[in-house]
Amino acid sequence: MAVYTNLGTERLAALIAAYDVGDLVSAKGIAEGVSNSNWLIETSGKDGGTGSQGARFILTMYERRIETADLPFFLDLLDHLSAADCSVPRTIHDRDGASFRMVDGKAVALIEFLPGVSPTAPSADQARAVGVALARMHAAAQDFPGTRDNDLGPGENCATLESCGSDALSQIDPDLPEVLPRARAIAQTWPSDLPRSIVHSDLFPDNVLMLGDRVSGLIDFYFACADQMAYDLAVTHAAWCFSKDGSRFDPALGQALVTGYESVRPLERRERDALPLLAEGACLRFVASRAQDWIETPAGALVTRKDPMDFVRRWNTYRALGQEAFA
Ligand SMILES: Nc1ncnc2c1ncn2[C@@H]1O[C@H](COP(=O)(O)OP(=O)(O)OP(=O)(O)O)[C@@H](O)[C@H]1O
Ligand SMILES: N[C@@H](CCO)C(=O)O
Repeated sequence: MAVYTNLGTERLAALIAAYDVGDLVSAKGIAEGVSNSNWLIETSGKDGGTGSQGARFILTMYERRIETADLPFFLDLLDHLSAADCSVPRTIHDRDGASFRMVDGKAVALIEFLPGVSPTAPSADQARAVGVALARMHAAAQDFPGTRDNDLGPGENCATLESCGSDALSQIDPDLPEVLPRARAIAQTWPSDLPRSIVHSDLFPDNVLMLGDRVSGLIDFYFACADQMAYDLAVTHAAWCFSKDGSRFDPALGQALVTGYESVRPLERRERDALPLLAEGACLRFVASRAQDWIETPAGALVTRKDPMDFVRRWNTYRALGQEAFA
């Protein structure tokens, strides 16, 4: 499920006519994703200036979480990274040059379609390629003129868990409230002086398109913000190097990811030293948002709730292994 809004054929055709991409040929709702409505659009002709083959696009209607005021940052970032040869989709601008339009009070954007599929059981070669792509993205974003604060830092994540409250957390899982004191400790000891850039901050396998071992697209930049680059590597490590439920850590994937990253951008000693804490902070980030979503999403809703315990298990592993998780 990820088409929340029914846009009739005539309205879609009128919307597509605002872009220099030819006429609407087909529009199919995309099942993946939970935040926004997405359609795969085919048109009769032009590629919207992307230079890509064929005339396929992703149309996104922003439904929740995303502030319209942040859209120029996200969409300009895609254009900046794409121009710097990162595998990132470009934004198609309409005939007036605008990167997004409003339909019934909701923002919509037309995005370059990139080929590829998201791995469900990544290999070490794929993890290495993602490390390379992440480091290239960090390097390319250094001179991006836009900026956006991270509104999901450890302080905010800790406050989110506190506001859920012990009782509600324990109804999700009896072990969940145990993370509250850990969360406070992380927020208090969080570093702030590590090298920064614009970071993706949600680079899960489902946000990476791959053709075999090659990264063909990094997508879903809607949590991107200015933050410490090693934190982004830690998020990606937590997202890629465990079984889905977090019960099994695969050190070979972790090594491949970090090796790939360092082949482009070697980590400073202090970044390496901070990785275990940053990885715990990454777990806190996803435990907090998943717990909040769990409480706010009715059990019978069409959207599948993500289990916060998947990231409590990862968190336990990082606490147990410390620096060894990054050896
Ligand atoms: N530029 C693109 N090229 C090709 N496919 C894309 C592109 N952008 C998105 N997709 C497809 O659409 C699906 C949904 O996109 P996305 O993950 O951005 O959904 P979302 O609801 O916005 O995000 P999320 O569920 O992560 O909050 C992806 O899994 C992918 O299959
Ligand atoms: N990638 C996140 C969702 C976006 O915050 C998760 O798996 O919890």
